[in-house]
Amino acid sequence: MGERQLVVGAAIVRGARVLAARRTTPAAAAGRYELPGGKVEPGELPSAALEREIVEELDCEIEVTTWLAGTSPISDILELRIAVARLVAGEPEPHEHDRLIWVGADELDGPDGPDWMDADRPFLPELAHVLRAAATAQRRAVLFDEDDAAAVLRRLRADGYDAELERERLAGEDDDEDHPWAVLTDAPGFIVEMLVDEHDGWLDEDAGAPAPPPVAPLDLPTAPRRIKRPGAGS
Ligand SMILES: Nc1nc2c([nH]c(=O)n2[C@H]2C[C@H](O)[C@@H](COP(=O)(O)OP(=O)(O)OP(=O)(O)O)O2)c(=O)[nH]1
Repeated sequence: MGERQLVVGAAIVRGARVLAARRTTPAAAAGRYELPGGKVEPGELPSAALEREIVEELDCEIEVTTWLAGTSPISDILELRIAVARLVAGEPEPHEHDRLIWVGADELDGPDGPDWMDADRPFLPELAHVLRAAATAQRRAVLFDEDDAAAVLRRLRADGYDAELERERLAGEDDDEDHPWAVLTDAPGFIVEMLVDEHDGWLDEDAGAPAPPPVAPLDLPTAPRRIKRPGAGS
């Protein structure tokens, strides 16, 4: 049997979420989610094929960051590789899919998660890892005013950073008016600080703090330790 033709899919990561796209064809795949992309044409580089497919399917531009490990068989004649990518221009709009959703690490592979195409499933553990790493690298700018939040969001995106808006509940506050807005971003701290100064907000220093490293198993003695006391008999 000859080599399988390569299909490439893009794990487009923004904030700490990945874009999943719902297929409409063929009938057997309709309603199932994939990472948007398509077949690599003869003589084409996989990353160039992926960037081309994303313009065709989602009308936006991406840049490949890295490739996930391995390939996954789709059929006797097709195999799948997945690249992690970031948006560099435009907002994804579905032209061939009927639904786009942004999925976080915790929903990626759960019972409530997307009904992925079979060939995509082997990539999910590594993808969840990528999303968790993205979450810890994020900073949170907190703003009281929606317009300020929108302005910060626009500035960060215009400067090429990932930025996502979320509504933040202040601990201990119940009044809806007091719920500030948060912008999650991968921009460096000094940029975020400059923007929150300009827009009357603050940088949430605790956000994105890396999880503590796993505690190494203690080397516990398996038998009671004999304590040597001076003068105790030998
Ligand atoms: N793009 C993409 N295709 C996938 C994924 N998982 C998966 O099984 N497939 C399958 C579905 C299709 O059988 C095949 C890709 O076909 P396609 O129809 O998306 O590719 P294409 O746009 O280049 O197709 P064509 O109509 O031009 O031939 O790979 C995935 O995550 N992304």
